Amino acid sequence: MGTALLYDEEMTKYKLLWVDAACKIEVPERLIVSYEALVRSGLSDRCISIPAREASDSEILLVHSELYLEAVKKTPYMTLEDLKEFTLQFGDVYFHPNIYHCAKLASGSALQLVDSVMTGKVRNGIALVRPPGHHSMHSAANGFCVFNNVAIAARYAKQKYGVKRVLIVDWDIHHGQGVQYCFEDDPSVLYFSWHRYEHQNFWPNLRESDYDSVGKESGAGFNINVPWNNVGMENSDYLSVFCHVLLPVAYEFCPDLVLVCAGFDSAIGDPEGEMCATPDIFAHLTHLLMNLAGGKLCAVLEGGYNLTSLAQSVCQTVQTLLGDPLPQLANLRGPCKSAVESLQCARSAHRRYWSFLKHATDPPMTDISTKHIKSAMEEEEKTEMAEEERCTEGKVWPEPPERLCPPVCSASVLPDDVACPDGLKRLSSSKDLEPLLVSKLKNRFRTAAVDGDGVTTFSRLYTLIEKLVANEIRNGLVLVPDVAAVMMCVVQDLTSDLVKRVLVVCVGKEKELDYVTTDGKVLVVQISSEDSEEQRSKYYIPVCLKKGCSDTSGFIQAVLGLLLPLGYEYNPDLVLLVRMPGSGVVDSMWQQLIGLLQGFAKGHTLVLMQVNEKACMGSTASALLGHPAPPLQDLQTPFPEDGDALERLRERLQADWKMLQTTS
Ligand SMILES: CC(O)(O)NCCCCN
Ligand SMILES: [Zn+2]
Repeated sequence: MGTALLYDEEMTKYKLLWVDAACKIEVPERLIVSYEALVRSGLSDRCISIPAREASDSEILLVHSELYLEAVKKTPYMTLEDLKEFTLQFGDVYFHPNIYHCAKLASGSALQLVDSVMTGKVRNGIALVRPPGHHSMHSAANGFCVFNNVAIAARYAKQKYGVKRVLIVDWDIHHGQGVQYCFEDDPSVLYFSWHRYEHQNFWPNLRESDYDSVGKESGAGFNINVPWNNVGMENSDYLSVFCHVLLPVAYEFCPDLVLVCAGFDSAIGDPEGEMCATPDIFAHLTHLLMNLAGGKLCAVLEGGYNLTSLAQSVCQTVQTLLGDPLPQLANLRGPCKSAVESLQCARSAHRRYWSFLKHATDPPMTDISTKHIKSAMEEEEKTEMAEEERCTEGKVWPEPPERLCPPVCSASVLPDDVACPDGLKRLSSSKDLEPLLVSKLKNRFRTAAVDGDGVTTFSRLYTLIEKLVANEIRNGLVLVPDVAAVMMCVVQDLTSDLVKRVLVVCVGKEKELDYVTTDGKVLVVQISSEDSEEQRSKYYIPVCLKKGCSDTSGFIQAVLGLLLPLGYEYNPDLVLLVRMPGSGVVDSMWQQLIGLLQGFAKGHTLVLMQVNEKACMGSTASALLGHPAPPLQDLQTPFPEDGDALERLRERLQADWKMLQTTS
């Protein structure tokens, strides 16, 4: 299934008709440069173009009052003076004779997108719209917004398709208070927003934008605010909040549909955000949401005022929606102090509502409101961030790297008597191994592993790895008689001269891995049921689950809160995912893991499985081919021992691995 793209140039046909410093950045060119970038890059041709339509009155009334709608209906007939007068009653927004028409098209586009996804016409999609929506309220326009496009889409999805749970992720740099007000008492809509806040000193300067607004009545716990109290936030800060706040809750919430308030003013260069995250971060934010709700994801444009970073960010988002390989993110050095403070406050405010946050620790202060921390914090941060470092318009950043699709998506190396799963390309050709390598293999394994057949297997495996590294193949599936033996061989002999860093994710444990690196060429994360006697090195991290890998709750908690942050910080060039026999990992969890690991090493994942587990080759192949993983149904509360152990492991490792930091 494909990716929908909604765009109609009619929505470029309104603009600010008078002088207003707050509104002058919201220009038609925002939409034009975004769409043109998609055309120029060839991405628009790869999408399924869906026509925009006007939202009907009844659809608009799902969120707004009749009074407000009737008033807005009159604006097309107003004189310039009337429009100015009408605008005065609202904040930081302007009206134009054609904005009502465009606002209906913007909301209608979001609804068209929901229809396309919910009917299975497409897997996911994006609507390039203006005016944006997330600030508009029941009876008020605000912050360049007239109708709340995403809030209307959420209500519409519930009403028309019986969607039970909607996750709204708002990565725009402003707080979508309109969305918060709409759903704050509604447990069927989980609203997550991060936003520039600066202890309430940034627009819209609302007390209720702080992290302690968790929702009301039955909606308590279903509103998550992460305030940024400093500018200059980077990729590390955004990914930390996804891994340690949003994703654990999103997986526990288990939405049927994901809507994204896709504002790109959170990108570097934007005059509103003054942040430093690069456009390719949106490739990863999109990717991290794509395994939820069976991949049903609708992104709707909100803000974004630097035309260069906006266009690049839109392209990064669309490319990920299309399933292209992700760019590697380099130098993730962990969240800054202020970000850790914010994520810790958000986690602790929600600890009582989400079992996946149960082990969150309180921030140092008794009163967790960030305002009281401000003095000490700001002194600290001011030194950390001298004025000139602040990210402003003058900031420059590299063009996002090309994300080339390898000619072959998934290849397999299988015993001759095992059928190749659909969609995978069987690798039979292989160049003979260097004699030196063969002798090394023989020396290493006197077992059957390197008899005639073994050498063929290894040479095919070597060829596969070469092709992964050369980006001729994206990922691979290998079935062998002895997984542990082959894993050692891959790590020690077959990759050493081909890649700089290998992330080995070992699911289950047949025996202790007798391979420990200290030079950092290999990072091993082993998730199993047995505790390993001790922590051997920074590069061998055993995660023990009380009930083993069959405990999906504990497993996903370890993946989101430990494996993902580690992987981002380590930034491997190859991921070796090893499924030890008898691991007991649940199929949907296995597919989720494969999906999430695609975020690393440009998707170069090599899955190693035992021949006797060939029954799960189908689901493995499906995940490797990029099909969305099935949702993890009714996750139980993770075992307290596991939650505690994970927290302790993070505390112990965070000195070495900054991305694990969740406590200040
Ligand atoms: C859509 C939006 O969140 O980018 N609007 C920002 C309005 C800022 C007014 N000072
Ligand atoms: Zn914004």
